[in-house]
Amino acid sequence: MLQLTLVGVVFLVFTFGTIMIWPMSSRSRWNPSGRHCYITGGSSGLGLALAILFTKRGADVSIVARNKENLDKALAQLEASRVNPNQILRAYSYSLGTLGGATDALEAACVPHGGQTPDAVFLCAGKATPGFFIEQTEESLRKGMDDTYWLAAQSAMAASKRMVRTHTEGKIVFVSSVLGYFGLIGYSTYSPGKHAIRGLAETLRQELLLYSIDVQIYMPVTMYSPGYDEENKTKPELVLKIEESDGGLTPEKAAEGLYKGVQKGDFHITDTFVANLFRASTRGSSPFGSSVLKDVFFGIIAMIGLTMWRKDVDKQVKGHREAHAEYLESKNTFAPK
Ligand SMILES: NC(=O)C1=CN([C@@H]2O[C@H](COP(=O)(O)OP(=O)(O)OC[C@H]3O[C@@H](n4cnc5c(N)ncnc54)[C@H](OP(=O)(O)O)[C@@H]3O)[C@@H](O)[C@H]2O)C=CC1
Ligand SMILES: CCCCCCCCCCCCCCCC(=O)[C@@H](N)CO
Repeated sequence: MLQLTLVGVVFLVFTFGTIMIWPMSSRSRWNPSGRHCYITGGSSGLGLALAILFTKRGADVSIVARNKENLDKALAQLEASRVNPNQILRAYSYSLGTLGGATDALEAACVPHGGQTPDAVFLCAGKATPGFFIEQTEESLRKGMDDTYWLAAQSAMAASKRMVRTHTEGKIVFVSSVLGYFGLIGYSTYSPGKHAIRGLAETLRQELLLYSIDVQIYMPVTMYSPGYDEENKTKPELVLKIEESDGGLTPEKAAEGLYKGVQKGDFHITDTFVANLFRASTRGSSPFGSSVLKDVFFGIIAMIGLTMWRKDVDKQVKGHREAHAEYLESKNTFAPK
């Protein structure tokens, strides 16, 4: 009886696996050549690496960020990477945290394209400011959402409205983090916003089917970017030590992983073993990755591996109680300010 059930389960897994892999292999791959790619956060780290990658593949590229000097430097790098004289490469300085800012930036980027809406929008802008929860303020907690969710959501809304209005069957790619799948000590101002980005992407993946707009979301591990150096300035040592086990990526490697996932049409784009484990084990009703069998495998490894890892992290945190108490004491945390 048991053997029969096992044979049945294996048969089902293989049949479903084959059915679900079949259409993916024949799907045509997305090609940036000749398309207009709009990249928020395109002056640094992942966004810049992605902008260079698309430029090298013949795309028109618009990058948006606030700091003009960094934008100029980034644009010079794009110019140096152009592969034909007709490519339109531009940089725009806007603050993207409001719908007004996001809309103005997008409108400006459409001008050199005769008012046409970008074919693809990559929402890379974002920032982490790690620290202990009890050291946060009302403002810093709100800023955490500004620097993650609101940055992504306002540009997503501006882009969705414009794509629908202009009948553009475009693509919107969100950038969350593996911390959009789980929480880690020190990330109370960041992880919630990255989860929220996932929530928005899950909703829009379905809703924007109404307009044939593709929605995808990238879930990277650590990336050794300027943003990473910046966040390490406030990151508690213990957090740095714990997260070192994720084996980080250069922004260039991450941009390649994102690009491959976009080409394959994955909804959740994960390009590392660790991210695959979290994706497969927190999938819910999200579409499977390119292979159902692989996801079942990752799910099983995750059940065991991530449980062991989490227990070890909990232990490290508890082991830090005394040192942490001394730290709070030394900072006079609860003294009236
Ligand atoms: N680095 C990491 O370890 C990881 C990062 N991520 C996420 O990946 C994305 C890229 O990260 P990373 O490459 O490290 O980022 P960087 O900090 O290197 O670059 C961030 C970019 O976003 C822009 N930006 C930030 N705030 C705003 C704003 N309010 N309006 C307009 N532009 C803004 C910055 O320019 P300017 O400041 O001039 O506006 C810059 O171009 C982020 O969303 C980040 O949260 C996810 C996982 C790991
Ligand atoms: C067999 C099982 C092994 C499991 C190992 C799991 C290791 C996970 C480490 C946590 C990584 C946190 C990355 C944060 C990225 C990020 O978003 C910030 N840098 C903000 O920018």
